[in-house]
Amino acid sequence: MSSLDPRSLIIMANFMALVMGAVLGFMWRQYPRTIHGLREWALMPAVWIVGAFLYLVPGRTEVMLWLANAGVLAGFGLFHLGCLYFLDRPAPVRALLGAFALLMGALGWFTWGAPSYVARVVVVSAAIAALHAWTLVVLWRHGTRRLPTRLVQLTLSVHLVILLVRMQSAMTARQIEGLMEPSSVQTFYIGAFVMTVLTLSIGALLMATDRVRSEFEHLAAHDSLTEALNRRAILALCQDEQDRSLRQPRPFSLMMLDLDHFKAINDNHGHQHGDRVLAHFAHTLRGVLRRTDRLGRYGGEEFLVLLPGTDAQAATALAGRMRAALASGHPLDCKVSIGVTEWQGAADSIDGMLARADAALYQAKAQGRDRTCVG
Ligand SMILES: Nc1nc2c(ncn2[C@@H]2O[C@H](COP(=O)(O)OP(=O)(O)OP(=O)(O)O)[C@@H](O)[C@H]2O)c(=O)[nH]1
Repeated sequence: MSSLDPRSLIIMANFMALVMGAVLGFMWRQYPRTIHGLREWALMPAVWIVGAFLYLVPGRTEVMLWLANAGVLAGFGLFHLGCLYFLDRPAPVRALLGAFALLMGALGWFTWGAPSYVARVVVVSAAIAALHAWTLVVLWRHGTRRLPTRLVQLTLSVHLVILLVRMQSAMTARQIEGLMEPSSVQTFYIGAFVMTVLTLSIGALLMATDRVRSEFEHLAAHDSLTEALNRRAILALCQDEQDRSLRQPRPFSLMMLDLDHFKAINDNHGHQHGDRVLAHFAHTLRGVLRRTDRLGRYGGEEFLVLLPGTDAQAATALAGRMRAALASGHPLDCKVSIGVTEWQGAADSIDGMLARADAALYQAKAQGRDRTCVG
């Protein structure tokens, strides 16, 4: 480690950070506008690079050093802002800018007013540590529990500890080393910073990619009007449930629902009102269903509900609760007919269940609607 020259380390890392910034910038231009924070994440390596360049310039002045610190602080500030935007959290930009101005004032004071290298190290390290801690809290509360977020959390945590150690050692060390001295301790701190910058850029890229993937998965599996699963997705889940029940026998039921006289709702109040009724219908059903139950839109105003671990009797009781929820007095409430069927064991199939649920639904319609029949 001691033979590694800090300058070479910074140059190497900056080159990689530049590439990451370019990729993030490309993603900002190309990715769906629903993914926020990419612009700030793309800018952050660029700002760090300007800071690092100012450190490296031969014969750098104190002003350049002061600006270099500004670059480092602004880079971490941009990363933090990017995380807030990405997670759709309110971003206190003014407060951050105010804190940044105060920090730069303090660094100016410890450069020209009462010059102190230790004080500058403490100010910069404490500011970055505070930002890291804040970002960690935000990610913990609002981020996913998936690998990209974990990578960023791990990076921030490790760097936070290193910063605290750096502050502690700067305050207690008798002999102060300049940042660019090629001692093993300084090389370690610079290496940690460089690795943090790189890993955070990679983490940002992975978080954005992960978000795009889950948004596309959601789009591919859901109906945009009602947010219910689409036909293909609900049928695939039905098949999965049957496969599971074949391995570990347990009951499951299907429910076919069809809104009553929906054509009249459209004809009397307009198609848009009809759409709102459908969205309210799906929303109301979700409020009644368990977390493991699945609601899907089977066709126009026909819905399918998969009820794992539920026999026909419990499904019929649930159908009653659904119809009650849809008669709460809300202006978009509607009446619904329901056909219920339970899995009959190994000889049964999803197609067979759908046919029975459909026949039961037909029976409910034939008997006067607004009721449940079991098939
Ligand atoms: N607004 C809206 N209407 C839809 C949508 N999908 C299907 N529909 C309408 O739903 C209506 C279904 O009408 P029908 O099949 O005659 O059924 P119904 O009027 O509900 O009569 P019953 O089912 O016998 O009670 C049609 O007018 C379709 O145009 C949609 O996404 N939005």
